[in-house]
Amino acid sequence: MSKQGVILLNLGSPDSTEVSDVRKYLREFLMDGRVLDAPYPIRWFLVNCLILPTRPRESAEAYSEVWLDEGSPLIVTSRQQQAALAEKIDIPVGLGMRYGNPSTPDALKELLDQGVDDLFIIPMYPHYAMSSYETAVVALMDAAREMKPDLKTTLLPPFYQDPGYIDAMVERAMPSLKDGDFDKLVFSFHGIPQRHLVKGDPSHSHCLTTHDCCNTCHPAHATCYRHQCAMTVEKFVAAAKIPKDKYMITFQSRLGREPWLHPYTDKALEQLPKDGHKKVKVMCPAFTADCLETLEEIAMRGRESFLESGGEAFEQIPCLNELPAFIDFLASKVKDWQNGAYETAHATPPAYVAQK
Ligand SMILES: C=CC1=C(C)c2cc3[nH]c(cc4nc(cc5[nH]c(cc1n2)c(C)c5CCC(=O)O)C(CCC(=O)O)=C4C)c(C)c3C=C
Ligand SMILES: [Fe+2]
Ligand SMILES: [Fe+2]
Repeated sequence: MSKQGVILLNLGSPDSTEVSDVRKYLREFLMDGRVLDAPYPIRWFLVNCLILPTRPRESAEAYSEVWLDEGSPLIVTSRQQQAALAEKIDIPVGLGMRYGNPSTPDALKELLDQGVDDLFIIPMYPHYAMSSYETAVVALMDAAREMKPDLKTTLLPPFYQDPGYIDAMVERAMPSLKDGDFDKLVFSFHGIPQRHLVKGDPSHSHCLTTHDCCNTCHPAHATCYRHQCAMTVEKFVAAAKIPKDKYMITFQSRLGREPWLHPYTDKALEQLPKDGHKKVKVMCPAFTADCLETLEEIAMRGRESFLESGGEAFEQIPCLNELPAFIDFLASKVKDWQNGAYETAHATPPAYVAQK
């Protein structure tokens, strides 16, 4: 008789706002070849000689702005999501972070110690990116291979257009949107370098080869972050009945000099008031839990620059966090798995983006 378990995967935070802890976290994060994908010696130089001398101090200050008594918002909320899901299902639920703690190997070990030998993996990312979903899954699989090579694993595919996820987002946003008192609803997604889209295209012939590639049906969309973000928005605005002229998609949090997906959120928030859009609401659908990037970058710095540029009203809509509709959605995915919906088709991430 096999014993089932679930693991939630997310990105992770530093252990504290001490510069030394932030440096340790950023080193682990940025030395990940799926995040900074330059060859190892170049990555080592970039991280150790250009980024780590200054960024940890700046990031530590940013973390201090949002840190809670219980710790990082991302970790605190992830723990709440874990507990809420565990209440809904009668099997163990673990929580593993790709960087920092609780680490993915530690979370897996805890589940294995409870006798789990059949694991459902839920990356808490609605969209596929090499630097988020894929690296989280690879870290889990690597740990599983070390600790229990015969572990049965099933992977939840990216849920960017799943009606349960879209409905939960609509429920989350409706109290803020229903009076229609806004000029623009900005969907701000975490950005990635444009190059990552091209690299993640298994056909090597679709992503970014035409200006509207993401609207042209293609198998590459199974791993196309930009397409998946656009689909989330398409489904959301249809469900929430938001007219075409009242929303836009932007990409935030870029790092470095190469081009990332655009339009860029920071530039858009400066430009919108100048174009007469004085009242905005902002949603961040790539994040299932509020974190540094939503609470500090958007709700604090984004708000400030929008208002300084002539904006009059700025409202940030919270992430799904522990919204019951979202937890119910996760529980329904667990049920689907238990009913055999996922087979083994998604048990391993695509090998073509394997990165050392
Ligand atoms: C939602 C999915 C995410 C993708 C895709 C992603 C790509 C990506 N991120 C960086 C660099 C940084 N991101 C940082 C924070 C951060 N990123 C995500 C999610 C995605 N990142 C989250 C949830 C968080 C918040 C973590 C928290 O503790 O709250 C940071 C650290 C903070 C900082 O110094 O700004 C960096 C650095 C790159 C380079 C990248 C794609 C290549
Ligand atoms: Fe990030
Ligand atoms: Fe695309």
